[in-house]
Amino acid sequence: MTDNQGMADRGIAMTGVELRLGTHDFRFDCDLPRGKIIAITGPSGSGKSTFLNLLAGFETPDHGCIMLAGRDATRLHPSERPVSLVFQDNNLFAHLDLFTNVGLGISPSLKLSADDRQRISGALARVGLAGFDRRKPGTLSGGERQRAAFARALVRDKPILLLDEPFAALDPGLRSGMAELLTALHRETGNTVLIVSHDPAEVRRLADHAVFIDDGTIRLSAPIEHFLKQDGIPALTTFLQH
Ligand SMILES: Nc1ncnc2c1ncn2[C@@H]1O[C@H](COP(=O)(O)OP(=O)(O)OP(=O)(O)O)[C@@H](O)[C@H]1O
Repeated sequence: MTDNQGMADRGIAMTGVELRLGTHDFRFDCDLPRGKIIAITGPSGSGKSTFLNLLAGFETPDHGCIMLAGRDATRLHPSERPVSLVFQDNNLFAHLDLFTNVGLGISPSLKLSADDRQRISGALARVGLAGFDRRKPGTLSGGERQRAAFARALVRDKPILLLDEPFAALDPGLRSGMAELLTALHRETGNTVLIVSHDPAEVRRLADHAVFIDDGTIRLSAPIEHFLKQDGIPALTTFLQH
């Protein structure tokens, strides 16, 4: 196999990626497996959101290269990247109903074909929100809003799903329900899922592979069995114990 074929096969790779934000320096190198659920962990302020922002294109590296689904994405605009996003505050537009909010995942100008409209209704049904098409986000519970954000990510149908603490604002019962929904959707789509999580139990339950970021760089990236057993990184041991 040539190097190029190797790269094409990979989910996400960063090579010599460097970024300075204010007085903070970040340096990332990684090669993450395709089609897996990958947990991004690390202390507060270590660089987890920055790592996701680089993948999403909200930050551009000063140096280095980012490959996404076999394609050089280093300088691509966020809208051109093969990713969909679910963030903690779920970013729904309060004045638009759910059907329209989800439709924005397909087309920012809302030029929707009959097939698109079916996909939107299908995605709402898939996350348990059938019949919610005309509801505004303000009339929904936190869990329902987060499911609507999932539906919007689903209709985008991209090979990489980025989630930045998507369940942080939910109570424990809802959190585990959403984690089950995420694994069910992952099984159906086979996409690569990156999820930032502060919760070791969630990491154990969900992840196939895990990354530990500390002080702006990746200290460990390993399959979950190996990740959970390591004992050479005190900050990771502390994280896994709480
Ligand atoms: N635009 C910016 N300008 C200056 N500093 C920044 C900027 N963005 C992030 N930082 C700093 O970089 C560090 C890493 O931030 P980041 O949000 O990536 O951490 P995190 O691991 O996601 O933290 P948390 O778990 O608390 O959400 C923080 O100290 C943050 O204040």
